[in-house]
Amino acid sequence: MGASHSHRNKHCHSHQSPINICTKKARHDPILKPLNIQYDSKTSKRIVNMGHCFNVEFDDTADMSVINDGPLTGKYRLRQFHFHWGSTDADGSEHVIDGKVYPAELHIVHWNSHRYPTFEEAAKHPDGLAVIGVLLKIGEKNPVLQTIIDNLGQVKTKGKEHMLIKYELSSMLPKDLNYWTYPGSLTTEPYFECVTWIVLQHAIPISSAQLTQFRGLLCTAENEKPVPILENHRRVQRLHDRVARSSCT
Ligand SMILES: CCOC(=O)CCc1ccc(S(N)(=O)=O)cc1
Ligand SMILES: [Zn+2]
Repeated sequence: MGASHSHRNKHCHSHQSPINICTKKARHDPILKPLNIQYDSKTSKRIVNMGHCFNVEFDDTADMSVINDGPLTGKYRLRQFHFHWGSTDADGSEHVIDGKVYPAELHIVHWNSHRYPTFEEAAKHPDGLAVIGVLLKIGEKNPVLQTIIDNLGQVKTKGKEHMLIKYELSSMLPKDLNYWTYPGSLTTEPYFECVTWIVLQHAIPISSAQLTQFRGLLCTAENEKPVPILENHRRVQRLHDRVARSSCT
């Protein structure tokens, strides 16, 4: 095979997400800084049924809600958060930790406003997005999550949206912000390899009854035969030449 063709043999989709994180192999990298999260509740705008999940969207027209430090260079602007879940509590997370699957996972999506003019442009570059992944475990009812769940009735069918005023996203996060980080991709279409993944090492609780309400959302539009979004998590992908690093020993 001539050199000109060899590049075609290289994987051009080898940095896909999610992955199984082997915590023993995820070495502590002392260059990694603590994650700095500055969310302004005034930037929360609305909740939208996307069909395969629901997004809580934020005003990202300025650097009002941002993250920086951690594994990142410069500021990344908060755009939206969403969840992935399974058809039962036995499955649902996208990232897997030492082979352990969690019942759901929160993704908080940010884009590199330090280097790119828009989210769409940032999504074309390996340092374009930063997504914080938070694993959910079955536990006591989560009051911060309940505020979101109380609004799901208003966005039952695909395309519906409802206002969400002054949502305190920071109160949903664990106190312990230690994380694993690795270079990866969007876990749904268009699967662009543009994400610096920051997976928190501490899971947050959700009750089984709360999680059941996620499955009540419909992927169909108002005038169609109702089909629930029973699950929306991608299977784990091969690590290839990547290394996951830990923010702590
Ligand atoms: C440029 C258009 O790109 C998009 O709309 C991507 C939206 C999108 C954002 C985040 C994710 S996730 N599950 O990897 O956090 C998947 C897809
Ligand atoms: Zn996601």
